[in-house]
Amino acid sequence: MLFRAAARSLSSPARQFSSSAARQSKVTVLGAGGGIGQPLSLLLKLNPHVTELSLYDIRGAPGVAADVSHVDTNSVPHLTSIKVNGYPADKLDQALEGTDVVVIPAGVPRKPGMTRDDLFNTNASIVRDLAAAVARVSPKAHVLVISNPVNSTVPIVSAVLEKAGVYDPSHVFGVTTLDVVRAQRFLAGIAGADPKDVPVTVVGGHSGATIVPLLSQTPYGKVVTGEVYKKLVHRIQFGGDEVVQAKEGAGSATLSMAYAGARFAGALLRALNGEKGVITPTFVKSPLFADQGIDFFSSNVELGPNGVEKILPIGQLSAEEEELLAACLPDLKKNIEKGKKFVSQS
Ligand SMILES: NC(=O)C1=CN([C@@H]2O[C@H](COP(=O)(O)OP(=O)(O)OC[C@H]3O[C@@H](n4cnc5c(N)ncnc54)[C@H](O)[C@@H]3O)[C@@H](O)[C@H]2O)C=CC1
Ligand SMILES: O=C([O-])CC(=O)C(=O)O
Repeated sequence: MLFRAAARSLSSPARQFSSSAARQSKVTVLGAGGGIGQPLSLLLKLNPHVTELSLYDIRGAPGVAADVSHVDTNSVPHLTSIKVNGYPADKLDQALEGTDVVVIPAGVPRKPGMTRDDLFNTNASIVRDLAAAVARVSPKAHVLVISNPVNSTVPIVSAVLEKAGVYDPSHVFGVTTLDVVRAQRFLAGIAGADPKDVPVTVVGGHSGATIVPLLSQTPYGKVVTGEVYKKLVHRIQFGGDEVVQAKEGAGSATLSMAYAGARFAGALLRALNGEKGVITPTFVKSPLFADQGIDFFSSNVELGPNGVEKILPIGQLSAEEEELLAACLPDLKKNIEKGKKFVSQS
C-alpha cells in the first residue's frame, strides 16, 4: 500500500497535489538513528501524508535527516517540500514541538538467548523519559510504541501521560503490525497465495505466547490443521527469535519492522486524514479483558480522526485459539503490571 502510494505520487504530480490538500502531519521518530529508525524514516519520507519529518536520536539523527532529506518525494515545484530535520541528544523538545504523531523505536534490541522482557531494565527508563517529553511538549500527539517489551512499554507510556494529566487512551498504540505481517506472509506461503489476499488478525500482546493469531477466522487459515497448524502458530509467535538467531548477536528485526511500522503509521495517517473503515490490530487500552485485570490488549481497532475510534471484539475462536488465549492472558497481565509498577515507583 505504502509503496503503491509512493509510486503513484512519483508518477502523478496531480495525485500528489491532491494529497497535499490533506491535513498537514508532522511525524517525529524517536530513535531515528537505529536499525529500525533509519529505514522507517525513509519509508515515512515516501508517505504523502507526512508533511514534516522530525528525526531524533541520542546518536546520529542529523546525519540520517540529511540523507533522507535528499529523497525527492513530495518535492515538485508547486508543492511545499516535506521538511526533514534531524535533532541531536539535547534537542528532544525541539524535535517534538507541534508534532501530530510520535513513533518510538528507541531502545536496545535482543541478542540470542534473551526474551523481550530481558530488555525491560534498559528500555523502560528510555521510554518513560521520552514519554515525559511528549507529555510536556506535544501532549496531544498520537504515540506509536515500537520499543520492546511492548506489553510493558505501552502501559509505561500510558502511565507517564496519565501522571502528567494528559492521557488520551485513543492516542497511544503498541505497534504489533509485525506479527500480522509475519502471519500473512507465513500463511500465504503455505496456501500458495499472495499475502495481500490472506489477512490475518493477531490478538493479545507482542511476545511469544502472548501473540495469538486467529487463523480460524480466515478462509486460508481455517483449513490448516494438525502439525502444520502447530508449526505455523509457533513460527508466528517466535518469528522474532528466528531473526535474532539469524543475526547472531547483531540485533533483531529492523527492516521488516520498519515496513510494519510504516504500514501502521500509514494506516493511522489515512484515518487521521478522514479515511473511513481503517481497521488494523494494535495494542491499546482495551475493555476486552479488563474484567480480568488486563486493561491493555491487541485486537482489531477501527482508527479515525482522533485515533482509536472503536475497539472491535475478537470474534469466534476455535478450540485451539481458546487454548492460546488462555496461555496468553496470565503472561500479558504480568507484563502490563510490571510496566505500571515501574512508573508508580519512579
Ligand atoms: N514492536 C515490534 O514489533 C518490534 C520492536 N523492536 C524493538 O525496537 C527497539 C529498537 O530496535 P533497533 O532499532 O533494532 O535497535 P538499535 O539499537 O539499532 O536502535 C535503537 C536506537 O535507539 C537510540 N536510543 C537509545 N536511547 C535513546 C533515547 N533515550 N532517545 C532517543 N534514542 C535513543 C539508539 O541511539 C539507537 O540509535 C528494540 O527495543 C527492539 O526490541 C524490534 C523489532 C520489532
Ligand atoms: O524479537 C525481537 O526482539 C524483536 C521483535 O519484537 C520482533 O521481531 O518481533
